[in-house]
Amino acid sequence: MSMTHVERSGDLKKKYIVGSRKSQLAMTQTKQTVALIQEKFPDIEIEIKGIVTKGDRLVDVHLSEIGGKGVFMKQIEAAILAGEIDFAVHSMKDVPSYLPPEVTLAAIPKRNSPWDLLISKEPLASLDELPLNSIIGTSSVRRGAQLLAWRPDLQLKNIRGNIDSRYRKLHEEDYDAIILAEAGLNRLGWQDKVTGIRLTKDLCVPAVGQGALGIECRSDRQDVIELLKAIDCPETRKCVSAERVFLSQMDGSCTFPIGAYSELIEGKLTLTGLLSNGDGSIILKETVQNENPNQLGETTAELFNKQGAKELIKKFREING
Ligand SMILES: NCc1[nH]cc(CCC(=O)O)c1CC(=O)O
Repeated sequence: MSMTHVERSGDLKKKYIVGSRKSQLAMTQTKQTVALIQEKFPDIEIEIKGIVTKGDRLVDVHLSEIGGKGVFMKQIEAAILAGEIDFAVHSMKDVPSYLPPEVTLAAIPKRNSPWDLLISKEPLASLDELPLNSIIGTSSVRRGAQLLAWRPDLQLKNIRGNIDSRYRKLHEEDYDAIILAEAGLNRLGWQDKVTGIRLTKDLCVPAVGQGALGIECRSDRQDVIELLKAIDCPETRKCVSAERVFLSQMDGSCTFPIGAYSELIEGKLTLTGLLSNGDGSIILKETVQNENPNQLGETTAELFNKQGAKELIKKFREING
């Protein structure tokens, strides 16, 4: 007897509950993930349960004041651990580099675009046309530092809220351009509604995990792990693992300007890491190859440490609190 997914699903339960934040992006990517699973397991029912997190309720408070980026995940993780939900879909870039052993990322599906887009109020044919002293909406120190390294004249202005409200603020408030992740726009199906100029890794190294999703479940739930394995993309997992090892070796958080992007170049696992200070006047950027994701992340981190990465991070924290 052949071991197909359909036959193995005999061991699986009939119904699973996936938890999701209620934002449009979270719901959309959860639904898209459910559809992927159901392509493989048509007989299983998956119910989506909405969860309101602290980070969603306090939209106008800076994230650092309510516990950093992890706030979106903690409550969802608690629901997984309590058995209230069976699994949850996260944007990998919002997943901390350390996860407790009680949970696991059972699937990392094929990555969407890893790049950031510069979306300007007035259409631009190229980045060079961005007027002098333009006001750029971004709360990301990673995006801000790399933009300033390229164009020190640009004025950075904080912007928060979901993709929808940030796009609205571009037109209603005093911004010349904003930066958004292309993956989020793609997932919402806004490719045609919102056009921007793609910032590739020469200009703006993306956040660790950007464009990838991670599906989290309890480490002791073999049935859920089995289900999710069907939508895992081993290549994306390798690349994202290398990026996350690099991040964890640097410090493990992303409260300073850090980016990493890993891809296969002519079959070779390659990682570009980036570290900067707040105004982009210091940029450490290295590209390393190694077939082992852990070693790749570690050797890249060692290279950065030899160049004073730890001191750079420490200094950034002193200045930025
Ligand atoms: N920081 C919020 C966030 N988390 C995930 C995405 C979408 C992109 C992705 O999944 O990597 C976004 C929006 C953005 O950065 O513009």
